[in-house]
Amino acid sequence: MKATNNVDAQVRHLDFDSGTALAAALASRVAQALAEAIESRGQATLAVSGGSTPKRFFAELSKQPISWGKVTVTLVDERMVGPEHERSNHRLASQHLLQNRAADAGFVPLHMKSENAESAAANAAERIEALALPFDVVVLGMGTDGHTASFFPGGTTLAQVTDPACPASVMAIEAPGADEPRLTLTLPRIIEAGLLVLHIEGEAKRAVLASALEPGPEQAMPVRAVLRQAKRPLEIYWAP
Ligand SMILES: O=C(O)[C@H](O)[C@@H](O)[C@H](O)[C@H](O)COP(=O)(O)O
Repeated sequence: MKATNNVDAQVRHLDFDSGTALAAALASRVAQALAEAIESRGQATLAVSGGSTPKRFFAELSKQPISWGKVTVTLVDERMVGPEHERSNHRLASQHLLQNRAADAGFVPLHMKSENAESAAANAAERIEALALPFDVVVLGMGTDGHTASFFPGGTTLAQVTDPACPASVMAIEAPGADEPRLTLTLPRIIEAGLLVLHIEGEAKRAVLASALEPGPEQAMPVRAVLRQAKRPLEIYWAP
């Protein structure tokens, strides 16, 4: 495993030779942070993202020997579909993370059937705010359009969800061309995490990250809101 480690003002880059090496290192790093939280507070909270990138990491994390019964897992964002739907992040987490030793973890869904998107967001916010905040660990992904969480360029509530003073913990957002509306943690809940990680893989996303680290409008590349407002160095895990 090769990990280069340079720390800019707000980001710490950790590059690996392979997705396999990255998954092992990130699983160990997250497990360490959760174990430290359990040691100091008797419990730990973890919010993870969906997509295809995290699957190997989830599998490695699920095997980590920590007191999973004291960990509560939730989602950074969720499509407004049922937990059995193929696009559900709840389903993704159940299939790839809440297995093996991590099967003992508690899980708080972000989306539960509600009258409309706004009530779904309000109900989700209540569940999130009932957890021991701030999150001990938040793991983000990124799309090649520069979105993270469900902070999509052109999203209906993008200005609100990326506002560092956003009063809500969870909001609904509709992205142009998306199959369904989404629920997303808002920026404050993300940047206050004890350990904040951005996990990306591939040359295309490496180039998008480089562009996002340049000066430019946040709304065009919403991941910039996290890069610029993170309260402690954001750990960026990358593999080819
Ligand atoms: O629900 C989601 O899809 C994620 O929360 C989203 O923000 C994801 O992290 C990126 O879209 C990257 O997805 P890939 O890993 O599939 O490229």
